[in-house]
This record gives sequence, structure tokens and C-alpha cells, in this order.
Amino acid sequence: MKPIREIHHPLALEKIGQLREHATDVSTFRRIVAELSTFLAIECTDDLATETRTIQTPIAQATVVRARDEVVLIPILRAGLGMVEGMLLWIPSAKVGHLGMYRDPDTLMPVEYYANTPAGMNDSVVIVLDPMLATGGSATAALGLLKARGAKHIKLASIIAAPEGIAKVQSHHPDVQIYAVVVDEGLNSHGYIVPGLGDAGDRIFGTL
Ligand SMILES: O=P(O)(O)OC[C@H]1O[C@H](OP(=O)(O)OP(=O)(O)O)[C@H](O)[C@@H]1O
Ligand SMILES: O=c1cc[nH]c(=O)[nH]1
Ligand SMILES: [Mg+2]
Repeated sequence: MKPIREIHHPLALEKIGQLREHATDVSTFRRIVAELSTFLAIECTDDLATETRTIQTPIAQATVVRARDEVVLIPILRAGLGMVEGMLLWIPSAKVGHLGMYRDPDTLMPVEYYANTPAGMNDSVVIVLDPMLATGGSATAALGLLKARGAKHIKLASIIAAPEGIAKVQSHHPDVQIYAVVVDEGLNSHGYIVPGLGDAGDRIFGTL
């Protein structure tokens, strides 16, 4: 089982504090989600396979590196959409598929309503995007669907993760590396992350 990679960085933690604040307005919230997503993109791609070639600088020949792996981003709608732009700043050539899922408020079980993923994901590095990993039900279902469609090298990028969600994903998908900016205390009786930031989708899209 892969241990979670929690990112400790003073400025990332400062941004998390702004996301948590109830008073943070929607444009600031969106911008910070995008910034933290770029930060997660850097972490998630630090083991991509590379190849080298020789080029000519104005001074001399140099051996330069380029990434060989194709990257596919899979945001889980809605909240995961807020992470796409920031991820693409760092991985501009990534393909983007979409999974629509919401969590039933009574059962907390994920309900799938849309799935559009690129063909030929077998050899790609697939990064699932969801800012909140709470019970882990949505992420676990998304990872199962992607594996059924051929994905083999999958990562999960979240901004805030709860220990319960991490444990669930690790038990069902021990091969998937989870990245989170922070791991919070746990869940409340409604399945919300504590202290968390509330409903990420509503805060990104201004639908509170
Ligand atoms: O780990 P889980 O317990 O499954 O919870 C996490 C899910 O809940 C939220 O989605 P939500 O149902 O609020 O849909 P939305 O993104 O459309 O707001 C969040 O964006 C995750 O997808
Ligand atoms: O705290 C939570 C839990 C699930 N989904 C959210 O958006 N926030
Ligand atoms: Mg929501």
C-alpha cells in the first residue's frame, strides 16, 4: 500500500487557511484552488518517465529532457473542475476526461451521472482530481470505473483529505498514490470534513 503524500509547505498551508475561512469570496476561493492545483500537479508528475535528446544552445550542444508519459486528467464533477485550469498550467498537453458524480446526502453513497474518458488510457498516467476526499466513496467508485476502462497508472489529487477517505481508497486501491495538501481531523455526522472548508463545489461555483 502506498503511503499518502501530504504536502507540507508554508505558503500552501497559508492558502488552505484562506480556503477554510467562511468569509472568503468566490473569486478568491477559485483562484486559490487553481494555485494549489498547480502545486499538486508538480508533485504528481515528479516521477514521469523521461527521454533525452541533444539540442544546440547559442553556446554549445546540450542534452535536454522531455517527459515521455502521456497524462490524462479526470476531474470529478463538479468540484474537480475547479482544479483543471491550475493542473493544465503545469501539464499543458494533458488530455482531460470527465466523471460526473454527486454524493447522495442521505446515504453518502456516490451517484454517477456522466462518464466521458479518453480512449487508450492503458499506458497513460491518469490523475483523478477532487478537492475533497471525505468518506472516500466518490474517489473509490471513480478509480474502479477508470480501471474498468483500462487505466493502470492512477493517482488521486485532493486538496483536503480525511483519514476515513484515505483508508477507504487505500484498502480498495492500494496501487493508487494519493496526494493531499493537508489531512484533516475527520468527518462530522453528515460526512463533511472537519474542520474542512464546507462544500467545495458550492464554494467554487457560488451556489451556496
Ligand atoms: O469522499 P466522499 O464522501 O465521496 O465526498 C467527496 C465528494 O463530495 C463532493 O461532491 P458533491 O457530492 O458535493 O458534488 P459536487 O462536486 O457537485 O458539489 C466532493 O467534491 C467529492 O466529490
Ligand atoms: O467536507 C466535504 C465533504 C464532501 N464534499 C465536500 O465538498 N466537502
Ligand atoms: Mg458539493
